[in-house]
Amino acid sequence: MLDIHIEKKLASFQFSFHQSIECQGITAILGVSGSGKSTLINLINGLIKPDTGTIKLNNTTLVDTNNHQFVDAQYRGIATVFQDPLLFPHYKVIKNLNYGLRQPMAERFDEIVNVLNIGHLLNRYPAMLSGGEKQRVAIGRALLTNPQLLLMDEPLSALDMPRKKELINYIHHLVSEINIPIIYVTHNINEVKKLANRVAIIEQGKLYDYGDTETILQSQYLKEWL
Ligand SMILES: Nc1ncnc2c1ncn2[C@@H]1O[C@H](COP(=O)(O)OP(=O)(O)OP(=O)(O)O)[C@@H](O)[C@H]1O
Repeated sequence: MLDIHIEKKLASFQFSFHQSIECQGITAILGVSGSGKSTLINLINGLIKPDTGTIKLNNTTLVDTNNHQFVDAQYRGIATVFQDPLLFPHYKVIKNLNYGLRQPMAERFDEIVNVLNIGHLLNRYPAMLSGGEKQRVAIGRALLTNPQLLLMDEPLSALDMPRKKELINYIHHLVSEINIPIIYVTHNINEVKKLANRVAIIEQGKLYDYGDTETILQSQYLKEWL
């Protein structure tokens, strides 16, 4: 379970999120541009600090402002994949995958490389990869840190339609074969329909609704989007 109870003053509104999210399958964070989706992701992964509140992952406290507790991003057991795959251009894929790993993950390496189908790319430089391939390498690198939770912040935005479809299939494989819980930020209802088990809707920095995908898709709020 990821238990989030946080408040943070942003430029245009108070960000306020109070919800326990199941760490299983894919949870979509859905909202219009500027609603606070990336803020939530960056509060969870430790890139930004809340003004007040607590965040607990599987009963481990990551943030507790009352007790001045703040676990740094690299110690949270949480990996993030961003919209633009951040790869080192001067390193081959294999070095990008292994960069900064505290211990070699030989047995998981093969599994992750196979699920993402990036074995044939290991000796290429990022400039020799398509956008979808780069994003698969970025996901591989995130998984090789052996996270308890994977955050994806609009990972398909920079891809064309065929590549989006392809990557959606790979994300499905991750959940079924690697069994990693994913929190997936998007403003695209089709991605929610195809991927998510449950959905949190954010509006103006507040949790508007949370529930299983089928129920949320029937809500009046989303009917007005369609
Ligand atoms: N560190 C910060 N301090 C103050 N305000 C911020 C900070 N980060 C973001 N904001 C503001 O908070 C609001 C929410 O931004 P955020 O990036 O979380 O939205 P978003 O839903 O991810 O948007 P998009 O879909 O366009 O990426 C925006 O108005 C933004 O300008």
